[in-house]
Amino acid sequence: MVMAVGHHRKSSITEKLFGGSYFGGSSNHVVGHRKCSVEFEDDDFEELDDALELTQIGAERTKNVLILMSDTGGGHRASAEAIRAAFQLEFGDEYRIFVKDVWKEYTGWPLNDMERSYKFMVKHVQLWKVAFHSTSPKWIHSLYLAAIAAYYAKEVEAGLMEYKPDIIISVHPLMQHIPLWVLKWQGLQKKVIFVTVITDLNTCHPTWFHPGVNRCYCPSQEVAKRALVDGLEESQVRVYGLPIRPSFARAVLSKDKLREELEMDPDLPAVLLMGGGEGMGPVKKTAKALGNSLFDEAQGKPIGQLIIICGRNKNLVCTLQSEEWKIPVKVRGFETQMEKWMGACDCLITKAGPGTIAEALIRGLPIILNDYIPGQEKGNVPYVVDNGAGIFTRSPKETARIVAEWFSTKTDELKRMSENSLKLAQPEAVFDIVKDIHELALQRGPLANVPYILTSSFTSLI
Ligand SMILES: CCCCCCCC/C=C\CCCCCCCC(=O)OC[C@H](CO)OC(=O)CCCCCCCCCCCCCCC
Ligand SMILES: O=c1ccn([C@@H]2O[C@H](COP(=O)(O)OP(=O)(O)O[C@H]3O[C@H](CO)[C@H](O)[C@H](O)[C@H]3O)[C@@H](O)[C@H]2O)c(=O)[nH]1
Repeated sequence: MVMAVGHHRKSSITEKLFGGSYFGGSSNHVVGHRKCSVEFEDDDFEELDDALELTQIGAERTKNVLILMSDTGGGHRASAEAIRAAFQLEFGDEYRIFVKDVWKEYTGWPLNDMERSYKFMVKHVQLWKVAFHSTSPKWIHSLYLAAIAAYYAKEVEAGLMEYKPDIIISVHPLMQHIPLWVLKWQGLQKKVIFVTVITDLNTCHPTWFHPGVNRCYCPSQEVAKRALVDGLEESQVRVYGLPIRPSFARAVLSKDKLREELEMDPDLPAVLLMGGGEGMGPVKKTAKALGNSLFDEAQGKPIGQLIIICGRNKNLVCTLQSEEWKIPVKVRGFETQMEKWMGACDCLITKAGPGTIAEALIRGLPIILNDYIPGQEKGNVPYVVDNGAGIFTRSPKETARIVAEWFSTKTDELKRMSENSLKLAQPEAVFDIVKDIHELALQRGPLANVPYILTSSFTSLI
């Protein structure tokens, strides 16, 4: 029988939600000295126990999935949202999905400020290069992360456990170590499924690879090889591709209809110019060069149109909107329906962001890579170029010349590259990933329910 455990003192949020016994008997299993500040009265706790008891009576409980991400760029959120959407499409109400930046919501500096730190560091690209490579050795990043874990243990624990996760999915390189330590300290490592979904295509940071995970989903064979070298077992590694929003894979889109909907020119070939979620890279210079190269001076008319998506870079939107253009140009901020813009265009110019690349491949767009962030994006360049899906050049003039040729004298090259893009595309990756996670959850079977029964009835089971 499930019994509520009585309490005669105020409890921390995690004790309230899960009970001290469940978390290993007492808080001395938690490394760290900071106390969670949220407190409840004992009556609240007993009500929660009753609710948990009722939830557990039915054999099939909706399982909670917590996806850990951070808005360092747009790629991690895009993958998290893709996984959420695929779970909903495949399994409906069987899973309740939470996409959270637990660091931001529950901890303090530096974890709660990663977006700003990342933006600053990638702007000062040498700084990022040093930070990326100097933290690559295992002993260095483990030391940093252990120190942070010790300091913020209680807060991270509260953040994770508020969602009562049966499954935790990390889509961020800095979200393996600390959550796994917290689960270990709480004796939950065998009860909560923990998987990593890597969102970098090639030269990813070693913090992605943690041997304590149930699965490590690698987007490419190159990343899988790195995972094995860094100590993961073959049984932990799966290679399905990078998770992309199901709207890219599932929707059947006609280019003509999309152009009408997006108020684009129906006939002129179109180039899409962007720079990740933050609108990074040489977007402004490239736009200006395209404004010239896509205008045929001899005939006095444009040979192409330009779509510029600036993401969250508001300054870039303002600057480009105030320009005078000789060709049809649309300047947009952060767009939520990227599949439509990509579906309406004929080629893409971007920095080497993995999400943008994988999306463009699904749409069969040839890609001109005009920049990359040192470290995690370096390997994306050969991934595209060596597979014949695009070209790398940092020069805006060269970029503009290539696009003008693709739209006039070299249409066959554009077509060939488009076919190569489609060959590399992995639109089913996100579905394969959620199905595999579902299999893992089925293998756990009733075990998945144990934590929450134990929560309120630990004493009755021993
Ligand atoms: C790896 C251990 C990280 C622990 C950081 C604690 C140190 C605190 C100091 C600085 C502020 C924190 C800056 C956080 C940046 C967020 C990075 C991120 O999320 O990127 C996402 C990106 C991708 O979107 O992450 C990666 O691809 C790999 C993450 C690499 C981690 C780099 C860590 C930088 C901090 C190092 C500072 C020390 C420099 C030593 C120089 C000798
Ligand atoms: O207006 C916009 C602009 C971009 N996006 C989306 O934002 C994502 C951008 O992701 P990228 O991976 O291309 O690049 P980011 O720089 O934004 O992403 C960050 O996360 C990545 C991993 O997921 C890489 O590590 C990368 O280096 C890092 O900067 C794509 O899905 C793209 O479609 C939008 O939805 N709307």
